[in-house]
Amino acid sequence: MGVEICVEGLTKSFGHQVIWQDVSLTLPAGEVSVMLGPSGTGKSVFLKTLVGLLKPDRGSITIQGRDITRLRERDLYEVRKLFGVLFQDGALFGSMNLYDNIAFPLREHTRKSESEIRRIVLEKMDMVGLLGAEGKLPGEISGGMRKRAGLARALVLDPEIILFDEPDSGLDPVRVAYLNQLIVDLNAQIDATFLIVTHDIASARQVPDNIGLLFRRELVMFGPREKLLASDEPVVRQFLNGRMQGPIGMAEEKDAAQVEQELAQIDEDGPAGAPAPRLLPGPGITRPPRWEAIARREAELHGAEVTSP
Ligand SMILES: Nc1ncnc2c1ncn2[C@@H]1O[C@H](COP(=O)(O)OP(=O)(O)OP(=O)(O)O)[C@@H](O)[C@H]1O
Repeated sequence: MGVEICVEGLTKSFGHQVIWQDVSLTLPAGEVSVMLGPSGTGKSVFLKTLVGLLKPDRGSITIQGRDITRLRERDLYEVRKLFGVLFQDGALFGSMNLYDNIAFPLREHTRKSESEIRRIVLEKMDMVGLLGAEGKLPGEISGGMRKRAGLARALVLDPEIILFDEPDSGLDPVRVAYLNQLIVDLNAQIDATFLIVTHDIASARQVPDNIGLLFRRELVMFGPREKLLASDEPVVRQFLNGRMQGPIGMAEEKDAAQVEQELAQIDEDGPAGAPAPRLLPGPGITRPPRWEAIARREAELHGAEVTSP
């Protein structure tokens, strides 16, 4: 069913450089959350801190009743088994074929037989649409296939939480659309808790239950997708509308007078329209109750028909 992650008062710095401070949020069990933010605001650092690869200066991360920031390395190793992580480039071993790459965590962390490993690897490869590519090397396949192979590898230990670090980076819009559908389908199938770091605003508008935004070393907002999409908060509006006008500049921070002028311009443009429709699990995917409820809400919001899976 996925597990909840409760983050409270989290602060991380490297030397004198504060990356973000006092971050508090709850990733609800089984839901999809997206973390947005301009480049360099520490989104990847946040993911690495959640999985225990980086230690925060202050604050707590509670998973299944335990604050993982205080665990010893041995106990942390156990907690890490709850996580599957999809790194930006898929992080595959270049010299291993896809089958061996995907089998790797099972061979490292379990005592399963090779026949059991085979069953699991082929099942996950099927889930991400890679059956038949077992013998390929990472260098022989496209970026989109490498992401899907990384995803299959993140799935083999049946994680309760999956962290995606910019799953869409380097992909063309069609592949991004396929990957988004895959993420939504997977969430309906395995019901794990998902956190996705992305720059892709279209994905952020369609895929998650919840959206968070990191900016100027703070978590500006975290909450339900619809709430963020309808927000008047200038940073949130600028980011979700992908505009140049607003507090976020090329060098991340702008002159206050310029911001005022640009915000007045945005207000003249009027409020944003109805939120983008939520991406639903594709045909053939059995929708658990959570997704049935989302489909009904979406149908009411957008006047669409509720189609049975
Ligand atoms: N191990 C480290 N030691 C020192 N500084 C680090 C370390 N890891 C990250 N940083 C710094 O932390 C800041 C945030 O980096 P991070 O990669 O998390 O940003 P990001 O929001 O994911 O950026 P992007 O969207 O461009 O990928 C950067 O200034 C980076 O240089």
